[in-house]
Amino acid sequence: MPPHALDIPAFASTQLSLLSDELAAETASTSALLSSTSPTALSRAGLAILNLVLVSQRTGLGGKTVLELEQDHAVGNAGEIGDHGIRVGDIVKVGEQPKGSERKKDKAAMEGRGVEGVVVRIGHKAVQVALGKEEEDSEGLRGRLWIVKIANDVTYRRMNQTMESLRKLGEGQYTTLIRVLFGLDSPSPVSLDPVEMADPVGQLEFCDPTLNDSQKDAIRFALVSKEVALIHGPPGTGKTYTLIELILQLVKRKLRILVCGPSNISVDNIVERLAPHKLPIIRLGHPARLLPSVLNHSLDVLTRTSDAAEIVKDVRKELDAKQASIKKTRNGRERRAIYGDMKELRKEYREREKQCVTNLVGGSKVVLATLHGAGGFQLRNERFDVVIIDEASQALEAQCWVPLLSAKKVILAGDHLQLPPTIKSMNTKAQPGKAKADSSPANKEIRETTLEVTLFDRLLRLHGASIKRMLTTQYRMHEKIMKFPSDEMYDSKLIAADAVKGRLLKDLPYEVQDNDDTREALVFYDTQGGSFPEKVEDERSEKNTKGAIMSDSKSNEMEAALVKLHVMNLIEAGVLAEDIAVVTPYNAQVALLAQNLKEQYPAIELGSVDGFQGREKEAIIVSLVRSNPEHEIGFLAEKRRLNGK
Ligand SMILES: Nc1ncnc2c1ncn2[C@@H]1O[C@H](COP(=O)(O)OP(=O)(O)OP(=O)(O)O)[C@@H](O)[C@H]1O
Repeated sequence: MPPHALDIPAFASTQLSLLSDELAAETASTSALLSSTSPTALSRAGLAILNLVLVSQRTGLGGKTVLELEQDHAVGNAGEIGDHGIRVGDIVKVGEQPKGSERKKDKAAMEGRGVEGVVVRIGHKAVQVALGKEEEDSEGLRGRLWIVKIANDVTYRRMNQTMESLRKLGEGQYTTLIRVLFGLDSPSPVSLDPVEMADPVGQLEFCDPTLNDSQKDAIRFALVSKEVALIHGPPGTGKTYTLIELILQLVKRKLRILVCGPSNISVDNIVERLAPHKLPIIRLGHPARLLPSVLNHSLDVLTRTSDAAEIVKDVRKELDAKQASIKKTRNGRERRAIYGDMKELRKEYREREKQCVTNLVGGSKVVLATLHGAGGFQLRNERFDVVIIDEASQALEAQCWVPLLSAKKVILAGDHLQLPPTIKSMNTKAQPGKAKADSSPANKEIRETTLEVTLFDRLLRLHGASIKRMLTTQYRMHEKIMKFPSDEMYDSKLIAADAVKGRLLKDLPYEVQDNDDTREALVFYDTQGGSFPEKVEDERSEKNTKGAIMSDSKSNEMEAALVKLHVMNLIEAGVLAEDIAVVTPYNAQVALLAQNLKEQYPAIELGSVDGFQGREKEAIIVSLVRSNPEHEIGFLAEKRRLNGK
């Protein structure tokens, strides 16, 4: 084996162990909360909606049963649901609401009761939940109900299955791509010779004439690479923009492509930009989780509306009729009979739907899904020439493998110099289950890996910069703002596009005064010294945990006051509140800023640095919080945290 080759079974075992720690950390917090907290407290924490009644149900997209729940009028809130933190797309359990007195006794029983589903619509008075495939109907949901948000372990199940499959592969079953991605083979050498570029479609002609040179270069490179290509896109350099052209070029070459990203929004972003090009594309995924603008391309929607959907129409009608007839009968035996019929009909529906899905997916040149969505039944027998993963440096490596086990070529787009995916567990080093006891550098690397090491990082380390191309022109920041990330992270290689390099707040397309705050691209407030002390909420938490929890513990009141002052100056000068964002690494500071600003300026966006990565605003105020005689800066020492806006 080449010296840097990784032992694949050991790698997969390590991932499995890291993932199980991570899932445990994630569920521990939610389930501890669920079992120890009363429904009222859960509702107050925004995790549950109480006092609901079932008012109707229908067959929704994909043959799923959709329950409509309303506030029980007997409770006396004038039918209003009230405040809560449940959003469309959340996974919830719908069940009978435990009564205060029997709560403890009921807890265990409740775990098994109720049905799971996804919130598809939520308003002031009603909430709709689409049940999962296994949860076929609402039989048993009577009386006063509640919905409660539950942890979503589906993504973990997929990652575990994938890593299990990888672990069990015999060496003879490794594809060329697998061999390259683990260093058993080197990537095939790439030549950008124009003659070689004269591929099936002839000389490379770009569909978009505005692409810049680094973007064109990255596209050429990704086209000719045989197994793997990395597109490194620093903030605002048009990573997605480049991927769109790349997809068009691949389609021109009659290749079939699977495009994935770690989150629904990352995938929808591409669907939205690809849609105007009128290619046959399909977006997999629960419609409740997709942006409204991409629904036309959703597989679930097309199984209702396209020509291919004719074969399921009759069955759906029959299902709806049965569902309506349940309401009319009070007789238990008749109801049971109807439920029995519906079960049969659903089976028939699913079989026909499967056929319809196969036709639709099979006819698509470009299929788009989240990484874990790519592991669904719809793609079980589908083969693609190229898999593209956007925001690859935000994805766990195990997640990337879901579409890669049977792939031939992968193109990863990302930026390993921005924050990696957020990890909750503390697993810096895993216990590799069956790792061989050899001490080669590669296997040492496996033993010392964490979930923060992404496939993008690992491949760069394994094969070096020759497998990557970097986009260098950014379209987001004034030159002066760009200078810090460029010098610190990107070897001073970033260039500001003409359109942004001198752009100032005073030049916004609406009336803004020209003053000290609006004609400077970058303003610093020095908060060193005794007057701006940071406040530590809980000293211990910093020592025991990292990331998000530690970040709960710091705030700085004087600095928050300064932020407010600057916001007021900007607004007085004419900058609109919705064009301003205030970000800070510490959650305690987010809370403090919210107290100071939210009421007066509701349109200002406040958030954590980690949550804002990749977003844009005209004016960004960063509140760094740390100020202490020891000059400690805690997790701000992570350079990637200061990069990316
Ligand atoms: N060649 C180009 N000419 C003009 N504008 C461009 C070009 N490339 C990208 N842009 C613009 O730059 C902005 C950023 O592009 P895009 O969203 O694709 O970047 P990104 O690298 O994916 O961003 P992020 O940093 O959020 O990952 C967009 O407004 C896009 O229209």
